[in-house]
Amino acid sequence: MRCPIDESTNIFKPGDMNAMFERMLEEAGHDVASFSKDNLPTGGSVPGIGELTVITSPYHDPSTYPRDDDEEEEEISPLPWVVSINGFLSDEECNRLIELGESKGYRRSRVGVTVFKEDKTRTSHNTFCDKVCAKDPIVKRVLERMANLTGIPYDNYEGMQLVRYEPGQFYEQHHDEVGIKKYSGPRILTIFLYLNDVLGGGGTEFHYLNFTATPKKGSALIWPSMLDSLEGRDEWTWHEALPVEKGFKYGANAWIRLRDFQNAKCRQTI
Ligand SMILES: O=C(O)CCC(=O)C(=O)O
Ligand SMILES: [Fe+2]
Repeated sequence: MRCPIDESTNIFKPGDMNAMFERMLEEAGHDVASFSKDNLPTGGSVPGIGELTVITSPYHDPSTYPRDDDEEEEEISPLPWVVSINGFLSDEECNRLIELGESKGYRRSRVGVTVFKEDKTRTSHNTFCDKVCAKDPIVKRVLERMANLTGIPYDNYEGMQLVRYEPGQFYEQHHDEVGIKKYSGPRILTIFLYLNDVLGGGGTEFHYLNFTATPKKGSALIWPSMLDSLEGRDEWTWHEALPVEKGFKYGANAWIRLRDFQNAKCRQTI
């Protein structure tokens, strides 16, 4: 089914991305008005959410981060907010998501925009947390916590993608916003959940941010896929899942769209 885009239902207007992260820092006890390049936001504990650590923010100096040589100075956007949250999930919640993934059955991941195919750039396995899975009482707690964290209701989330990597499996550098016009709009944010401790490898590397997240059971990483202006995707947040070296890695992708996804009767636009 094809439907017209209704931009009046956008969950974010320009500036709301930044405001959302600043609110998180406020909840961690910071005075956002005091942030500057000399007083960078660091993080802190938010009741009911976890222990926040700010990896990068618009207050950080982009000139010290790696980028491609051919970029003009004026094209450089501010650094994105990237925040890791320790203790975002309980062990019970992690275990339940893994169990639901196993019971649905992980299958070789596919890559694509409109047509999805197995691809040598992504060797992981995945399945999806569908509408039944999302009603599981333990999963509901996780979805509610993500909605509390972001202020964005579950309506705007794709069904969580549950992922599993065996030793040697990876997902090469990619961007989560694939850039075709869709009824639900672009992916504006990703929350990646780490569901187990990995015995070796399996970090999430952000090449341009000089940062690799180490998987830790119950932790989450949140990053934007779109600029605060919403005028384009955030080119800082290319990332890759490094190969797992030892043991399995379990995780979950929560991709958040600019407009309703869960109740959308159509995926394509006119
Ligand atoms: O497994 C990870 O660490 C990240 C996975 C990822 O980026 C994705 O599935 O889009
Ligand atoms: Fe990704």
